[in-house]
Amino acid sequence: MAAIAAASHRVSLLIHPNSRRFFFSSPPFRNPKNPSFLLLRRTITCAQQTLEPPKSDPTPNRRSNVVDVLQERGLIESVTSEALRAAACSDRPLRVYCGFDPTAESLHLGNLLGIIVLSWFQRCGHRTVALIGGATARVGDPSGKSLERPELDSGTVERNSAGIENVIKRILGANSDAGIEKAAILNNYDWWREMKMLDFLREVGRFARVGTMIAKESVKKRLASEEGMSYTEFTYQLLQGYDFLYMFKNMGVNVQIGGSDQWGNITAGTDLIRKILQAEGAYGLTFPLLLKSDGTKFGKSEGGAIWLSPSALSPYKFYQYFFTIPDVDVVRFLKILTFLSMEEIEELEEGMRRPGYVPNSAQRRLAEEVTRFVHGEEGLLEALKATEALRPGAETKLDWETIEGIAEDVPSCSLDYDCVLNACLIDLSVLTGLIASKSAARRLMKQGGLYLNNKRVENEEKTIEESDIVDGKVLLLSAGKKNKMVIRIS
Ligand SMILES: Nc1ncnc2c1ncn2[C@@H]1O[C@H](COP(=O)(O)OP(=O)(O)OP(=O)(O)O)[C@@H](O)[C@H]1O
Ligand SMILES: N[C@@H](Cc1ccc(O)cc1)C(=O)O
Repeated sequence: MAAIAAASHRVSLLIHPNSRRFFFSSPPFRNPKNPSFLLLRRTITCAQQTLEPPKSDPTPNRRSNVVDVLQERGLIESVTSEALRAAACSDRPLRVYCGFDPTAESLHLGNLLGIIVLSWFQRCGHRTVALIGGATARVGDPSGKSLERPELDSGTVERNSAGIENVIKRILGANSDAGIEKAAILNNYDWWREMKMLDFLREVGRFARVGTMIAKESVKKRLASEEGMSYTEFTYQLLQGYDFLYMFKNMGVNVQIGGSDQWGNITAGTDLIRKILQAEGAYGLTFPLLLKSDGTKFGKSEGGAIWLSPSALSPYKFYQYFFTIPDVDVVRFLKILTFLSMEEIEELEEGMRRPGYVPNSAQRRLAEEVTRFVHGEEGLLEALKATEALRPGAETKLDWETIEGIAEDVPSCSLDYDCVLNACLIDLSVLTGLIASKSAARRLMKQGGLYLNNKRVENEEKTIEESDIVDGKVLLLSAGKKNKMVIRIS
């Protein structure tokens, strides 16, 4: 275990300038001769030099009990003990962690819930850790999975870890600037890489009861399946359990949060802490899984993931996803995914029932709030600009940059200048594949649904003139409100 204790810790930069008392205070960090202590000291010093001065109102929700807040918003599925509520309003801030296995280069909408719950803890004055599962991703969490996860090579795990670290830093870093304690980012590979098999069996395995391990939902389901389960995946719960114990002992982390599918792994941790350290005061909290309207989980395995990284999904598409959420889901999403007050959400809900309600107003608010949280003010502006540029009938003058900005998000094609100039619009809309046939294009035009550069066209004889080609480079055709085609002129 000594080898583990001495393992180096990559503690990332997200440390608030107010936190002179940085929270990792238990051994091995108290010993100034310990190399980890020196590393940590250096990291703090570097981080302090670059952070802005503290703001006057440190934590707006500091006095709120985070458990009450989460419960009111529908963000609690289970807690391991009701005593967490009292612990949340004691003088000592809680130290909370949520783990994310780097099984893809970006996190997705389902994972955002963990980030939001961490952010609520921060806003209520607690301290947070986002843990990247560099070690656990090499094993594969069987929770909620009917098949063994494919093995990930080291290169992929490292690339994915860097990707999700960026996402977490960007979101939690940017949203902690109102004087809120910033999150630390750790990677569990830093303590697992030194772990020896014999040490693991002696220090951890001896305290884990096979009966209890088999009774976990994630194991039971898999044992009943034809494929069964590998010994590797069977041990996953102990790895996650030991992470909690390690951080509890060495860093004073006393709460673990996760989606409801993580219950078995989280309780594996509280059990190990009780048995090995004979300590009380470690808590687990799970939030409900965010489900699509067809009842399936928002994830990455199911396809069509709503990614949080702008390189995986543009802020425009991200915004559009929330803008088009059905009315039945919008209030629940406002409570779960935004930090708007409950009063404001109630007002929006009442507004939806009032005559004269402008459709999608609540969705617009939801899309703005979530996009700002995930992509920042700049990302939101980009999304709004693209939304306006793509709105048939919009008055905004189109320019080449705006159309290029959305070209990745809508179908596009390239055509020769000679092929486009003087071409009939009806022919062009069929040639590019926007509309299936000329008769369908004419019908749509009669109904007022065919647009060139957002301007409705009603003349069947309309041909493309030089002045129609935006900045001499592109055309934007729209069939109805939703179907678009960007034509690049080569
Ligand atoms: N739809 C969801 N709603 C709430 N939490 C989720 C959702 N999906 C994942 N999480 C949470 O995010 C964390 C990381 O989970 P995990 O890596 O298994 O997600 P995943 O990407 O959905 O995986 P996969 O799609 O491969 O099942 C866990 O705490 C998990 O409970
Ligand atoms: N098991 C979690 C990730 C995780 C990894 C290590 C932990 O200590 C905690 C959580 C998941 O599936 O994504």
